[in-house]
Amino acid sequence: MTLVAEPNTSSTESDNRQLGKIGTTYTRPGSAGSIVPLKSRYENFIGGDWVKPISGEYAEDLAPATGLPIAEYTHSGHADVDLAVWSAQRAFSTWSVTTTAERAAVLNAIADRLEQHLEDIAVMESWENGKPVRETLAADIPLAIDHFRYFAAAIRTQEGTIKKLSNNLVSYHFYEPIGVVAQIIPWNFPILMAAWKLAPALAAGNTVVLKPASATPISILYVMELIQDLLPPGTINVVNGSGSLLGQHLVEHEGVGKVAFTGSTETGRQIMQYAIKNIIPSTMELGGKSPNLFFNDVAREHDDYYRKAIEGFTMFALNKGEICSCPSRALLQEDLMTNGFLDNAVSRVKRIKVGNPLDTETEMGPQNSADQLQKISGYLALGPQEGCRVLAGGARAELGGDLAGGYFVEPTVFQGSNGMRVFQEEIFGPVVTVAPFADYDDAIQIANDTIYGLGSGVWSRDTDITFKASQDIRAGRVWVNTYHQYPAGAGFGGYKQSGYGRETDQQTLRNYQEVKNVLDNHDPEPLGFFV
Ligand SMILES: NC(=O)C1=CN([C@@H]2O[C@H](COP(=O)(O)OP(=O)(O)OC[C@H]3O[C@@H](n4cnc5c(N)ncnc54)[C@H](OP(=O)(O)O)[C@@H]3O)[C@@H](O)[C@H]2O)C=CC1
Ligand SMILES: CCCCCC/C=C/C(=O)O
Repeated sequence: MTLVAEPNTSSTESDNRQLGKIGTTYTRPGSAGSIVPLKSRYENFIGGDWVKPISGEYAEDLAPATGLPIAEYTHSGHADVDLAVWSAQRAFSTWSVTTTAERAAVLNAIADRLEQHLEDIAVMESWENGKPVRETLAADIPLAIDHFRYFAAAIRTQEGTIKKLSNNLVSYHFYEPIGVVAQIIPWNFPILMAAWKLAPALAAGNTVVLKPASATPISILYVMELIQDLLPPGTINVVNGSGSLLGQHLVEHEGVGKVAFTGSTETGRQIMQYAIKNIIPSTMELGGKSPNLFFNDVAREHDDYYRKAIEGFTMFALNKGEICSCPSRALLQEDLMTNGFLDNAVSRVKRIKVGNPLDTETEMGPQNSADQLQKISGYLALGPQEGCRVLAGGARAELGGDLAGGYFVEPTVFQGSNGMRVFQEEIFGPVVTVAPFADYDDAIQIANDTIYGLGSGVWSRDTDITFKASQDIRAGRVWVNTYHQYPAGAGFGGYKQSGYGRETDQQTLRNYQEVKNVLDNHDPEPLGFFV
C-alpha cells in the first residue's frame, strides 16, 4: 500500500525502528508503560505559553474506543480568543519579516522533530480519534511531516513576476503575508489537517490562531509541546472550546485577516457569512459524497489489477469512513453486479477487522464520538427503510471487555439507487452505497448527480475511458485506478458545495498571500494630464 510520501532519506533515530509491526498492541496514552506521557489537563497554547482559560472552565475529552476520559481541555471564551489574536498579531511583526530561508529552516526543524516522535504522536492520534494505528503510522503522521518539508521547499522556490511594460515602466508582483490567520479544523484528521493549514500559512509569513475540534482537542497540543521550542512565541496559538461559541468571534475579529476551514458544508456556509463582515478571504474544504466508478473490464482477469480494484472498493472504510472524500457511492457497470466482482468486494468488507485502534492488526476502529455514532446509526436504519438491500453490516458492532462502551459500527454495504437519501447525504461513516450503471454516459450522469464535488475514483484498464471520465466528472480530485492517496504536490479541494481553494500544493501558498503590485515609472516626462 503506498499511501505515504517517499520516506525521508536523511538519517534520523526513526530510521531503524520497525514502526507498527503487525502483532503489536500499543499501551494506552497516559497509562503505565505508554510511550505517550499524558497530562491530566491541557491548557491553551498562546504566545508560547500554556495559558489557563479566563473562565477557569474545562471539559472532558473522551476516548472513542472506551467512552472513558483521556484528559481535560479548556472551555475557552471570547477573551481567550482575544488574547490569542493579540499574541499572533505581535508575533506577526517579526515572523513576517523573516527570510524565506529562516522560515524554511523552522518548518524543516518541525518536520524532523515530528519524525523523531512519529510513533508516540501516531499512538496519541489513534487513541484520541479512534483511527487504527496502522493508518496513523503509515499515513497521517508521515504525510503531516512531509507537508512541512514540502512547504519549506515551496516558499524558497516561489517566484514573483516582473514585466517590462515599456522602456520606462516596469511592473513587479510580490507576494506578501496576509497577517493573522484563523484556522478551524475538524476531528477526523486532527494533526494532518493542522499540518495542511499550518505549513503553508507559516511558510508564507503569517501567524495563526488554530481552533481544533472539540472531539479531538488534545493531540495537536501534544504536538505543540514537542515543537514549542522551535517556534517564535505567538506564531502558532491554539485555543480550544466550542466552535459555535468561539467561531463567530474569532472569524469576525478585527485582528484576523483570513480564515481557512475544513468541516461540514453547513458550518462552512456559516463561517463564510462571518468572513463577509471584515471582507476577509476564506478557503473552504467541505463535505462530499464521492463516486467510485468501476467499469466491466476490471474483472477481465483475476490478477493484481483485480485485487487492487477490490481494495479500491473497500477504501470507503479507511478512517472508518470519516473522510470528506470517502468513496461512499460505488457505481458498478452491470456485469460487475453479477459476475463475482461485487460478491468478492462484499466478502472483503465482511473480513475487515474491527477493534482496538492501538492494535496494529485492527483495520477499522471506533467512530469518533457518540454524536457521530448516533448520526451513522440513523442512516443504518434509513437505508433499509428507503428500500436498500443490506449486503454487509448494517448495525453497531458489539465488542466485549472495556471496548463495550466504544463507538463501533460494522462496515456496511447498501445496494440501492442514487435518488435515495443514503446516496445523497454525507454519512461520514463506514457505509458504502452501491448502484449499477449501464454505460459510460449513465455512469457520468449518476456520478455528477450530487450537490458535492470533492473526490471521485475511476477504475478501468482502458485508458481512454479513464481519461475521458477524469474530464467529465465534476470534482476537484479524480483518482484513476487508485484512491485515497494524498501526496503533497497534488492540489486537493472541492467543486460545488464541497468548497473552494486548494490545499496540499504550491498553489496553497497563494491562499495565504496578498499580491502587491509595484508599478515603477522611470519616464522623466509627466503623464500629461495636469501639465
Ligand atoms: N469535510 C470534512 O472533512 C468534515 C465533515 N464533517 C461533517 O460534519 C458532520 C458534523 O460534524 P461536526 O463536528 O459538527 O462538523 P463541523 O463542521 O461543525 O466542525 C468542524 C469544526 O468547525 C468548528 N465549528 C463548529 N461550529 C462552528 C461555528 N459556528 N463557527 C466556527 N467554527 C465552528 C468545530 O468546533 P467544535 O468541534 O467545537 O464544534 C470544529 O472545529 C459530520 O458528520 C460530517 O458529515 C465533519 C468534520 C470534517
Ligand atoms: C490516508 C490519508 C488520508 C488523508 C485524508 C485527508 C482528508 C481530509 C478531509 O476529510 O478533509
